[in-house]
Amino acid sequence: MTTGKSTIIYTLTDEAPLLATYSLLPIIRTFTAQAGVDVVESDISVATRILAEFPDSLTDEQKVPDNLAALGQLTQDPSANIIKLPNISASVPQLQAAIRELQSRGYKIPDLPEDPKTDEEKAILKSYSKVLGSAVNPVLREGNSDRRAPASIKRFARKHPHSMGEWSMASRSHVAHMTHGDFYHGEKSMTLEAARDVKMELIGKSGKTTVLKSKVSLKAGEIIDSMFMSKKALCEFYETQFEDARKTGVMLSLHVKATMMKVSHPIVFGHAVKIFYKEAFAKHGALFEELGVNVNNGLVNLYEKIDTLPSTKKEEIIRDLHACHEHRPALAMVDSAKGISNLHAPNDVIVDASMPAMIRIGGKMWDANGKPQDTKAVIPESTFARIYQEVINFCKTNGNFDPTTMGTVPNVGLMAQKAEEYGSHDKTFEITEDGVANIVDLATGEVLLTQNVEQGDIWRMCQVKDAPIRDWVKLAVTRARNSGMPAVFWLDPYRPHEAELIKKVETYLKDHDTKGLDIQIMSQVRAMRYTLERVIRGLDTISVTGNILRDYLTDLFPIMELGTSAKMLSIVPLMAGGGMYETGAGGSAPKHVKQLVEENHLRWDSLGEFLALAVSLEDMGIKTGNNKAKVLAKTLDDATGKLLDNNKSPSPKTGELDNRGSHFYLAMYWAQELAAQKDDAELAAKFAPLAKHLTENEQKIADELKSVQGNAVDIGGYFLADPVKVSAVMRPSATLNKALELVKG
Ligand SMILES: NC(=O)C1=CN([C@@H]2O[C@H](COP(=O)(O)OP(=O)(O)OC[C@H]3O[C@@H](n4cnc5c(N)ncnc54)[C@H](OP(=O)(O)O)[C@@H]3O)[C@@H](O)[C@H]2O)C=CC1
Ligand SMILES: O=C(O)CCC(=O)C(=O)O
Ligand SMILES: [Mg+2]
Repeated sequence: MTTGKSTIIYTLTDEAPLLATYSLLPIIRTFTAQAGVDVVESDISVATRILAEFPDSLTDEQKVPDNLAALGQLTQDPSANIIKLPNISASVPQLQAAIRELQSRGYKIPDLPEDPKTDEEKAILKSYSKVLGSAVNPVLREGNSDRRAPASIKRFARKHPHSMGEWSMASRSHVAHMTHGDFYHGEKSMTLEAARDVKMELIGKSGKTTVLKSKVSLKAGEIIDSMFMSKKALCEFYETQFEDARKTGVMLSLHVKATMMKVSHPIVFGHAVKIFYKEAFAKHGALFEELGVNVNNGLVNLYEKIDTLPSTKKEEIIRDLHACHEHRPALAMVDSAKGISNLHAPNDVIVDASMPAMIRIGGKMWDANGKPQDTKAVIPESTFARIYQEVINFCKTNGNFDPTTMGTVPNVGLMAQKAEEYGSHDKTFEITEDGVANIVDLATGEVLLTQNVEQGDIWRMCQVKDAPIRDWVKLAVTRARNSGMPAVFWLDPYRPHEAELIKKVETYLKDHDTKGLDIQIMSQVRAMRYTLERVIRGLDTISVTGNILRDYLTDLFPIMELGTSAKMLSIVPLMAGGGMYETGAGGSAPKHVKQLVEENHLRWDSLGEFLALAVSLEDMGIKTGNNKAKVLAKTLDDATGKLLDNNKSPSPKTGELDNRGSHFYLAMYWAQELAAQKDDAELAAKFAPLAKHLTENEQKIADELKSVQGNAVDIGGYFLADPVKVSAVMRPSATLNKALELVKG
């Protein structure tokens, strides 16, 4: 993909952010066009990514380009300027639903093969696996992560705090994680002195050698890890924890990241379902096997599969499933009204969002009666689960966080080039036979890292390259210098991978002027405690972390500090020189689509988009000498401030100002700021009529936007909504639409 110097790529994604884009993008373009900046769409929705995999199944009109691959290439271009909105990282049930929707709309794409046998089926599955789980972000994140709450947003949150639940000393909520046999336990790690090609192989007890990955090319200076999760230890852990919850009468919840960890965590999730419903699986296991039940995709898969059975058999199985509940603890619910529990689908319990939501409301989740209850939060992998227990301990002792006084915790995250666990899917395997799992040098046959594994264990290799580590250290020093905040590297010397990282961090810190800076290295739990002690004293601390903690902490702290991770500035300075601006630190908020379709109210907050656009324009202004772009950036920031001060953010309640209304106010304030500024007379003259018109018609437009709310709307699809229908729904104010035309020409 080649783009002009004055081009911003704006991604079209899924769910709430995509709906919001239909309203916001026409406004953005009205403004940027006057600075000669083109805002070009790139559709990377899950539906489009599916279609791009199967050109041969489509008619010429239906064919779509592989936009994600093109964007991936663009990240290597120093002039890249990409605004990336959150997208669905599809679980298997979501992928199946998207495929069904596309097929029903006349796209002759193949079904998702569940148990591929022929070469053709295997090839189809390979294509679909490119769309499965977190398939977008790892391709685009060719830089490390800089996520923070801008000072103006933090000030606003202090002045207008969101609600927080009460924490009690008597809370029974806690985190349960494994204490042996998990990835943390037996990890091995090394730094490569020279480049090598390696393979991953399993030497079975029977003597048979299976090559699981024939070649991974490693660069000099790269850190590699070999780690596994024991199936036996995991299942024992579940048994113990489920029984403990039952005996002590506390509710049970499960938290995984099956989207990012798309190979390992569905397996981890599936074992929980099988252990929870152990007796039903013991009785009907053979039939489930025959039916191809795969509870790695949640209980929903089992219900779907037994639907094909005669009703008496189906009812017997449902009775047996229900009977299991009698000697199991109560389960946390995702939707108690519909009876959807935590074990229903792995994409409903995504740990980075679900744990902070629980902590924010005082350590509670919802039970089957829709009542908040204390919970045993099961997060099997101990490596990072421990940070949540530390937060819980802290809240139990100190009470809930106070958004009016708490300090801020920005993050500098090691993320580039598929760093660490989040880049390990293609090197993760479920072991088929007891034996030895080796990473072997292809040229010399030398075994670099070895593990004794058993059938059912999950074995993986992680990588992190040297250049991203250097860049990460540099970014941390820069952020510490620019912000004046202390920076803490959350690194655990007892974990082999992090011990290797610490050596590099200590070396690369010497490349920088760190005089006067407070930079420390602490293990996760200590770092959390240290940071929280500062947080409650109103002090700010940069967390400098690896990829998983980047993900966890950039939901956790914003949700405590700002009420949502949507209000984060999320910059990815691309290592090749360009910039990617993610909008917020959260996801695509599926609940919001439901509300729009049922009640024509979109509560999605586009603040993340406003913040990202301002930094994207500013960067373009600086890099290309486009002064008008700089003026647009400055006035957009001021307009955003005004929008917050005047409380024009979307309300969650139908009938009140929503996403569309807040876009209107942004347009009005932005036009007013442009009309009033003195740096560019041409822009002032161009936007004065719009400012006047919108100001005069404020009430009329607000009324037009509000009057449509309350009734169900048709957007013509979920994964592939009809652009004409969505546009009509998202742009219901004729007065606003006409006003935007005033600036054209
Ligand atoms: N960068 C990316 O591309 C990311 C993608 N994802 C993907 O997003 C999907 C949903 O993930 P999930 O774990 O549910 O997390 P989300 O962050 O999407 O949603 C959790 C809750 O956060 C609140 N929220 C998030 N963003 C906004 C916003 N802009 N405005 C208002 N509220 C917001 C909403 O709360 P309320 O309903 O109370 O208003 C929402 O229900 C998944 O497919 C996941 O894989 C997840 C994270 C990042
Ligand atoms: O890509 C994904 O699936 C999620 C990304 C995410 O949660 C994050 O980066 O904060
Ligand atoms: Mg996240």
